[in-house]
Amino acid sequence: MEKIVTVKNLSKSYGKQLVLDDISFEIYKGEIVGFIGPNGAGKSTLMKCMCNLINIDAGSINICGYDLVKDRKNALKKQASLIEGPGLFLTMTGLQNIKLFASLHDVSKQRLQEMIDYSRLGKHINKKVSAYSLGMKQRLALAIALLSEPNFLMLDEPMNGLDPTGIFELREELRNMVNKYNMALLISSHQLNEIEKIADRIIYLDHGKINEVEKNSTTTKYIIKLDKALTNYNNDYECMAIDNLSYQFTIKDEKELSQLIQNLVLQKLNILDVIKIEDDLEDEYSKIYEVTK
Ligand SMILES: Nc1ncnc2c1ncn2[C@@H]1O[C@H](COP(=O)(O)OP(=O)(O)OP(=O)(O)O)[C@@H](O)[C@H]1O
Repeated sequence: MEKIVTVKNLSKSYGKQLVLDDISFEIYKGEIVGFIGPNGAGKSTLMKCMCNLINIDAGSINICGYDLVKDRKNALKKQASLIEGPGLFLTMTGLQNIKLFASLHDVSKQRLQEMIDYSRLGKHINKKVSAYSLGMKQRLALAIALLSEPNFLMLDEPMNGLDPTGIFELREELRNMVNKYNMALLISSHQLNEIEKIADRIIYLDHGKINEVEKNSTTTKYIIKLDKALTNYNNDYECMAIDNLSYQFTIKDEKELSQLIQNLVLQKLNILDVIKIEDDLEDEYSKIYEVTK
């Protein structure tokens, strides 16, 4: 996989407060990386360092082969970010906003039209942004961020304030965007379940250090209720008896679950119930931050 972002031994302090402590990670093309941490963990600070809004104290940040400090102009050309809200001019129309940013980035007419279409604002593009819903503002801001065809996009808590429909639409939007433009996305959020649904990989920021979890490596637990006790079990899956008719299995994927069910049916056992236990991100989060749910 092609590397888009390399952060190496990055440190940042505000006065005596060390916020980022020798952090290193990489992000690859086509990847959505979720970025999670409690309030004050340093998520915004890291994102601000990565778009050069604030200076770093030590280490390096490389975007598409360009060092953000030594080759700032080229590194910034390869990325876009939405940090601390959509950042739109409310008294201007959507069209005036997108045209203004297009002129600042020297964007072609064709790309401008492509992004106006991408915003799916239709006739609302001629209305003042102050009249937009938060979802519409997000779509416009996203279209503006994509004007310069970035390889890497950073979104700081984009789900904030959106209702469940808005969150669902944004999630679909972002997934389609990453696939269509083959880019890399770093997205921070407090909405753990939403991050879990969209991210390929999760980075936790904990006391200035990074803690990574490979989402794909997690297994799922199922409780299967049978009409008779399980006597002949072949040890292919981790299994724990809950009572003499219910068993908890740890399963890698749906294929393995289907094999297990076939196996049980072959043993002439009737399956009365299959209950999936969501081993969700909140459990991981609780373990890492030692918070009580
Ligand atoms: N400009 C600043 N000057 C001094 N301290 C700052 C500054 N910006 C942030 N901090 C401190 O750095 C720490 C990390 O803040 P940051 O905003 O990066 O955290 P965060 O993870 O984004 O938090 P939240 O989830 O609440 O947005 C906090 O203790 C904060 O008070």
